[in-house]
Formats: sequence, C-alpha cells, structure tokens
Amino acid sequence: MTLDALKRQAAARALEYVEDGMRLGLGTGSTAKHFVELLGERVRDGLKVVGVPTSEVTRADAERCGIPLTTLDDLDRLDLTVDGADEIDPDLNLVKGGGGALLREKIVAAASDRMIVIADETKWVARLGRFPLPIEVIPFGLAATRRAITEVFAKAGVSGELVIRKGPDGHAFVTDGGHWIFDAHLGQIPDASYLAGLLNPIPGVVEHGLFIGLAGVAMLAGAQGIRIVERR
Ligand SMILES: O=C(CO)[C@H](O)[C@H](O)COP(=O)(O)O
Repeated sequence: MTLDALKRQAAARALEYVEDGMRLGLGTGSTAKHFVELLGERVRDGLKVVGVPTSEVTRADAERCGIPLTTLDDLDRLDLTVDGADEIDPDLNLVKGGGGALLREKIVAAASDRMIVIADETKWVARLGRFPLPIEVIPFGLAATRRAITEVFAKAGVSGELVIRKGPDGHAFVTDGGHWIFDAHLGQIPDASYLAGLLNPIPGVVEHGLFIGLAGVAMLAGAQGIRIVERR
C-alpha cells in the first residue's frame, strides 16, 4: 500500500470521531487534506459541522468540498481538531510545520477540546528532532533572532544548522501570517518541552513547531492496520 493510501486510512479512522453539530479544526498537509475530502463527503450526505481551517490552502480545499467554515472570532472553543504531523513521539508530542502552517495550526489546536493527530507510521519516532524543527520568525532583525535561537539551543543541549526555508521561486517562503521560517536541523531533541519553553519568549520568534501536550490521540496507519495511541 502507498503512503498516501495509509494517510487516507488514518484520516478515515479519525472521521469516526466526528459527530453531528461538532465544531472542527481542520489541519493542513497531505494527510489532513484526506480528512477534509472525506469530511466533505459526509457533509454532502447531510452531516452538520462547521470548520475552522488552519491555512489558506485548507480553506480553499474545505470550500471546494462544501464544508461550512467559520473563525475563532465567532466561536469560543472547538470540539475537535484533526491534523497531521511531521513527527510524533510516545508522549504524543509533535513536530509540525513542514507545510508551513504551524502558527494557525497551534492556535486552532489550543482552542480545541481534543486534538487527533493522523499520520502514516513513518511519522512515529522514539525521540523528536530528526525532522528539521520549523521556527516561524519575523523577518525584521533576523540575525538577532538567529543569535537568540542559537543561544537557547546551546542551553537545551542541541545544535544544528538554521536554514531559512525557501519557496519554489527560490525566495524566502512566506507563511499565511507574512512571516519566514527557520528550519533547525537538530538531529535529536533530548527534552522537547524544555526547548519549547526556551523558544517561546524570544521576541522575533512568532511560533515554533513543537506541539507539547496538545494531541490527545494519534492514529497511525501502517501495513498491519491502524494503531491508536492515547496520550499517557
Ligand atoms: O504541520 C503540518 C503543516 O504545517 C503538517 O501537518 C505536516 O507537515 C504533515 O504533513 P503531511 O500530512 O503532508 O505529511
């Protein structure tokens, strides 16, 4: 089975958790796109839900699939967010942001009573850090922000190259919020929670891709079927 087929299976399993009347956070990426498409089929069959997209790409996909959309300005809380991830560890801490939507993804996940992360088994890791950690930054004062990030890396016992992400045109990739992204090639992150706490207060850092304590359940699709892992 292809990776894409596994992603669709994980998305289909998460759909079983969706109930009539739910307010849903809609994730971004190739796995979340499957969820949006499958949800759209259910909506066309009469399911009543409303969604908050985590990116402009997902907004366009959801609109195309006929899913009614709203914003976090019009809702206090969401019942459930379903999103993909770049890495998932046994505590269900995540690295996200490979698709560049980490800021809105984290805002939406934090506003949700529950987050289900959907992925193929290749995203499961014993320890986060193999996937370059996305750090969304303000372009102003970039060198100062880079220095501050490097200092907290040393404090957290990690190191690695910080590379400004490029778009297909060769220029800096610009997020939906108008920011840039550093991809931090760390290899491994011994204490993701500690590193997250050190990155949060850096003035030029808008957000980072460490999602600590946000996911409640992971649905991991592999050759043997779907493995469901609940946060301990
Ligand atoms: O964090 C994300 C986007 O910002 C995605 O959820 C993450 O990159 C996984 O994407 P995919 O499902 O395509 O592997």
